[in-house]
Amino acid sequence: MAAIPTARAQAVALLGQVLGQGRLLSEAMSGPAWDALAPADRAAAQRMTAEVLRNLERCDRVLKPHLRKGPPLFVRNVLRLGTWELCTGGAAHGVVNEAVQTVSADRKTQSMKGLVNAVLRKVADDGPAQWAKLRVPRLPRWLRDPLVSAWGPQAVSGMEAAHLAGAPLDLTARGDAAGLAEALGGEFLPTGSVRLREAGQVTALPGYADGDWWVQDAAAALPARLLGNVSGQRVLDMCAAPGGKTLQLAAAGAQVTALDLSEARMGRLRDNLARTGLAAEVVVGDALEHEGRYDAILLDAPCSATGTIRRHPDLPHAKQGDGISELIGLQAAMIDHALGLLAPGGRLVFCTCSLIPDEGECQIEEALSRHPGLAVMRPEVAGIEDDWRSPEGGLRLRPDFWAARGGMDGFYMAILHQPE
Ligand SMILES: C[S@@+](CC[C@H](N)C(=O)[O-])C[C@H]1O[C@@H](n2cnc3c(N)ncnc32)[C@H](O)[C@@H]1O
Repeated sequence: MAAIPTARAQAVALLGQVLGQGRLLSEAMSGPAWDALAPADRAAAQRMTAEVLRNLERCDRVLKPHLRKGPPLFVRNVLRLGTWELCTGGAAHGVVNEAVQTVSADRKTQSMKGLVNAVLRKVADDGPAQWAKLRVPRLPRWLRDPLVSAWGPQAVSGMEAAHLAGAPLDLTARGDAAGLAEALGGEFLPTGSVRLREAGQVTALPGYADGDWWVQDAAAALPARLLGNVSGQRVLDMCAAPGGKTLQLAAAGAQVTALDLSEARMGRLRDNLARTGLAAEVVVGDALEHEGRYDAILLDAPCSATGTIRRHPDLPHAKQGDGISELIGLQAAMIDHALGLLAPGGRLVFCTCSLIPDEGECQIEEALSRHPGLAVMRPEVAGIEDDWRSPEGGLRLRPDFWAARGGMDGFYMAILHQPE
């Protein structure tokens, strides 16, 4: 029988999949070795992998003087994990021993156990003091360069600081948000979300089982609010899964049709509806082929997801910007199709969790030039700050905003109004 992997060994395997095979962490956390781990070990492996990726540049800087030539990726990842642990308070004896055991377990890397032992002992001596002085890790060039062009170097440094800090847990209340904030000891944010700094296990929080709230970043909670009063209206949530925005619309009294291409992700949407006791018509299908007439449409289009790096530090390392131009074409086609499904006078909120203007501001500018008469409505909901407003009339949210409060996801959103 194959040995059950430890959390550390599994973290090294996950790093290999993200950095070697370009897989997202969410995709890599599957398969027999993953399933064999106890839940606490899975949580530990996920946390270790995410923290190494968040601090990849720092790990490599600490390791560099101790490596004359680059070892194979597997060994390099063992060293990176060991370095992160040693530099953030891990006990040298346990960390070094387990790293040595991990390389010894594989015939191809057995011969490198001496190197791993020697390097990590040096890191244990001088790494922690260096670590504290290292700069905030930078985004990889494929993403940093376009973001610097769009937002300037200072803003991008602020985003990188936010990525390093990670994200608090934000909740959307099914009912009274201020009351929920008080009950959970959280902060009631100006835009209506509830923020918890030290949340622990989400499913153990009061009100989870009763569906009193759902997890949703404060920025992600804004697009549904931009649709205004939807009570009694026919609303299409065009790319709906796993359903955070569907729940908001249903809780606000809309007759929601939740549409998404992914059967698997729609399973999560159905679970979310069942947990919260909210109702929506659930349709699995292609948004570009969907037909109907709606008073309002929410189009949370598939995108690069570069606004979510605080919570997904694997993303800039797994992807190299591949596929973004196809996504930009799909977003434009979805806007055009959605406009054709709107009843006269209807409104469409377009949004993406992207930091790249081509997936945000530019989509709106181009939609306006393709559709004469189409207008952008000024978003007027609680908590919006003036510097979130962008010239074409949308809202640009960035991870470096609300820095003292704990940041927010990067998002773009705009309300398009179809003339009568
Ligand atoms: C940003 S996510 C949506 C998140 C969701 N609105 C929420 O708040 O939970 C984008 C979604 O678009 C879906 N999608 C991608 N291509 C699609 C298509 N052609 N038609 C419908 N849905 C599509 C993906 O399956 C994914 O669930």
